[in-house]
Amino acid sequence: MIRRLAAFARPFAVPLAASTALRVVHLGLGIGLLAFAVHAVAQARGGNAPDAAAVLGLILLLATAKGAARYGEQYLGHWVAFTVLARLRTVFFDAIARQPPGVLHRHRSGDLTARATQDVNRIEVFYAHTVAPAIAAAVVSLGAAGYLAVAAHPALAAILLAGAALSGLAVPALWRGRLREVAGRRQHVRGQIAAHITDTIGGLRELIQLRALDRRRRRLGELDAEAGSCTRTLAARTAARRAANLAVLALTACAVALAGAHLWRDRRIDQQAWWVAIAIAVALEPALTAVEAFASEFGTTLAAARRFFAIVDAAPAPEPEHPCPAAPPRNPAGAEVRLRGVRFAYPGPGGHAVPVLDGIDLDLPAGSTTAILGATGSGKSTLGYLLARCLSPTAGTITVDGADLRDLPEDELRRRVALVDQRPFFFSGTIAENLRLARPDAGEAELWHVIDAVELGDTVRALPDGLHTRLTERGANLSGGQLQRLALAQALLRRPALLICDEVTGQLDAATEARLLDRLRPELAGCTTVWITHRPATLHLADQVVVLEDGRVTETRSGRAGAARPTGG
Ligand SMILES: Nc1ncnc2c1ncn2[C@@H]1O[C@H](COP(=O)(O)OP(=O)(O)OP(=O)(O)O)[C@@H](O)[C@H]1O
Repeated sequence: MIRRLAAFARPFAVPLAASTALRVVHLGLGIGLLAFAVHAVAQARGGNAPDAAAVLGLILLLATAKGAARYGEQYLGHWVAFTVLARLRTVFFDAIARQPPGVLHRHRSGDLTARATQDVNRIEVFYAHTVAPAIAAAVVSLGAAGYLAVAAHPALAAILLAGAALSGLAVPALWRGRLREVAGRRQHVRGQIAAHITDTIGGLRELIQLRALDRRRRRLGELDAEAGSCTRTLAARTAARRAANLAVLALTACAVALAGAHLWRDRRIDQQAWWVAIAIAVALEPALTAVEAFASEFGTTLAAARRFFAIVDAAPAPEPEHPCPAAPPRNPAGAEVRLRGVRFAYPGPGGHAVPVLDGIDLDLPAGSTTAILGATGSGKSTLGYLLARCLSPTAGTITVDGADLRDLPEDELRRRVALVDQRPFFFSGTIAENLRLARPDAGEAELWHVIDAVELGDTVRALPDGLHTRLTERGANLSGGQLQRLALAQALLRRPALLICDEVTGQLDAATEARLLDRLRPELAGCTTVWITHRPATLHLADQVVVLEDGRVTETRSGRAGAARPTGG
């Protein structure tokens, strides 16, 4: 985990090294300042008072340099940390974008948001408060011990090093396991809290109807209590460790003072060296307490990193870079689509695959209209996802104009194939902004054209701001049927060669549906269309009707002529 986190900082090795060097300078100057002041006092006591102006001037200089080094260290460390965090969020975003539809449903959206925000923010500790303090503490401890060995006595250096090792290594290692487990649990519960609140806000209307708000509130209370209990345990253990660390540092200073006193009595060091040794032992504290501070946070940071990588690692590898050298030319009559032996299974619980489609053979001639029927759960929407390459078949092939669908470059694929989902999603923004997600350069006339084509013209014209009316979150200010038609308008704007409509007319009354299908006929010329439907009106529109049963095609018949011709299966 640490190696993986470190890999993200590799491009920033230079600023990170500079931040670490500045931290060493800052800590070294802190020790130097105290040692110098003590040395000056010791000299004065010995009747050899240094020039006060020179001492003050030097102290001022050292203190200014210390402040500047601190500023540089903090600036560079945080610059690296926040730049890497932005990169981590992009990696997370890309991983989510690669997930096939439905797979993300295993994670609640609130929990995913918590991973992309809270967890990623937590990882900041690793970049800004781990590497530089750890290296600086080691360098400064070694430097201080080296100075003591030369300027005072090697025995004092050995005591200082032993204290530093106990404080910087042994104490954090002793508590590590105990903190890590609780920190992991707390991050998990925090994710659940975020998911619980997101679900509650999303389903507020239903919860009020079901009179279930109290139960949700109670559950939130339970989760909060669990997170609070984790936090208390963490705080108690962290406090115990901090106390142990401070005790080690105080004992180290005492040990240096005692050993120094012996050495002075035996005239193996002079009094000034003894004082300076004590000052150095005391002044080392900030360097080592910083190690203790990041060690306290480290369990939470690793727990956050584990939750982050759980999503990143679950994403399928990016599409292989082997697109067709040149995508086949677009057929003006519409896409010619062929499915051969197509199978698909969803990943199920415990890693078991759940088979949904089983050996589908199907031809969709260019410009044809196919209606796909079947009982609920027979695999119709899944087939739609496969045709739009939102999912990839586990076996078999789908070709579009002779090219394997898997090999079409992403841009070309999205230009040619459009899917109107059963449950379309809209963003907060105006109707025009949502439509232009499909084609940013579309002019108002084109927007009105597709709005009229889906029989939404009267509705949108009646809105106070027409096309510029804001949709509230997820389009809650339009009806379900209006939203589905808006999604269809969005798809038409792309002028696809293959259009898959999943239950698009499901929420319309018969008259509106008939008008819509009539208006669509000329719009869909030059487009191969697949209607996933139960509605008889759509069947009249179809050139062929395909019936799915338990993931198999059990019947293919002509739509208009109604002539049944079994295909086997
Ligand atoms: N993300 C998923 N993970 C696991 N199983 C899934 C997932 N999505 C769908 N399924 C299962 O796959 C099967 C086919 O689902 P699909 O949505 O394709 O059916 P459908 O024919 O479109 O149903 P409906 O008419 O109700 O929309 C169902 O048993 C469903 O439970």
